[in-house]
Amino acid sequence: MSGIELSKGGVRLGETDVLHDVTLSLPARSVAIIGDNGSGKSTLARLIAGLVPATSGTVRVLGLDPARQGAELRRRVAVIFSNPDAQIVMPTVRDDVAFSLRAEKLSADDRATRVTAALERFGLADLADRSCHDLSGGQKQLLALCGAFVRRPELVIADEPTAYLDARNARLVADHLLAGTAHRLVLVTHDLALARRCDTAVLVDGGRVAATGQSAQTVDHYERMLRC
Ligand SMILES: Nc1ncnc2c1ncn2[C@@H]1O[C@H](COP(=O)(O)OP(=O)(O)OP(=O)(O)O)[C@@H](O)[C@H]1O
Repeated sequence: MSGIELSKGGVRLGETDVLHDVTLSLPARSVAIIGDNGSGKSTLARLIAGLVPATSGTVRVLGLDPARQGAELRRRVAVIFSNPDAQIVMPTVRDDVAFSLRAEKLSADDRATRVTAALERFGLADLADRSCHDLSGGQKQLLALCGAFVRRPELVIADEPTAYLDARNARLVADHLLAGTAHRLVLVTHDLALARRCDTAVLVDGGRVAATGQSAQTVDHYERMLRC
C-alpha cells in the first residue's frame, strides 16, 4: 500500500494561491495536518482527497493520480468533515449506512451483514431504526464514521472531525479513527493532543509546509511558533 507523495504541489482557488510548492512524502499510517486558521490545511486535505485539482506539481495518493484516476481514488478513500449534518443523506440510521454501499456489488444479505457489523462497531446498533435527524451531534458524527468505514476504505481523510463534539465524543471519534491497521488516516485538526497521537504531522503556514516529521517534534515546533 503506497502512501501520499506530493512534488511542488500548488493550488490556486479563484484569484488566490492557497498552496505553494508543497513537497511531501508521507508513508506513515496516520498523518495530522496542523496550522493556523486559513493556513491551507483543508485545501491540502482536499487536494489529497482529489476534491480540488493541483494547479501545479504532481500528486500521488495510494499510487494514483487524482487528476486522471479520480473515480478509482474516490472508491478507495473516504472523507469525513466536521459537520456531520452535511453527510447524512437518508432518513434512518441503517439506511444512511447502507447508502454508502450503493456502488458495491453485494448481495442483499452481504450488504445487510456489513451494515449491521458497522453499526455494532460504532455503537449505533440500538439506534438503527431511528431518524438520523433525532441523533445528537456526537451520534451523528459516529454515523458519518460508520458510513465511511462500512466501505472499508484504504485511506480516511478527516477534516476537523471532532470540532463540534464534547470531550467524551471527541475521544470516541478519535479512537475510532486511530484504531486498527486496515486504513491510513489524514487528519486535519486544531487539537494538538490529538495531532500528537498520529505517527507524523505536517505543519502548514501561509500555504506552505513549515515543518514535517514525527508528530511530537512537529507539534513542538508549532507550539514554539505560537509562543513567538
Ligand atoms: N474557494 C476558495 N476561493 C478562494 N479562496 C479560498 C477558497 N477556499 C479557501 N480559500 C482561502 O484559502 C486559504 C486557506 O483555506 P483553508 O480552508 O485551506 O484553510 P484552513 O487552514 O483549513 O483554515 P481553518 O483552520 O480556518 O479551517 C484561506 O485564506 C481561504 O480564505
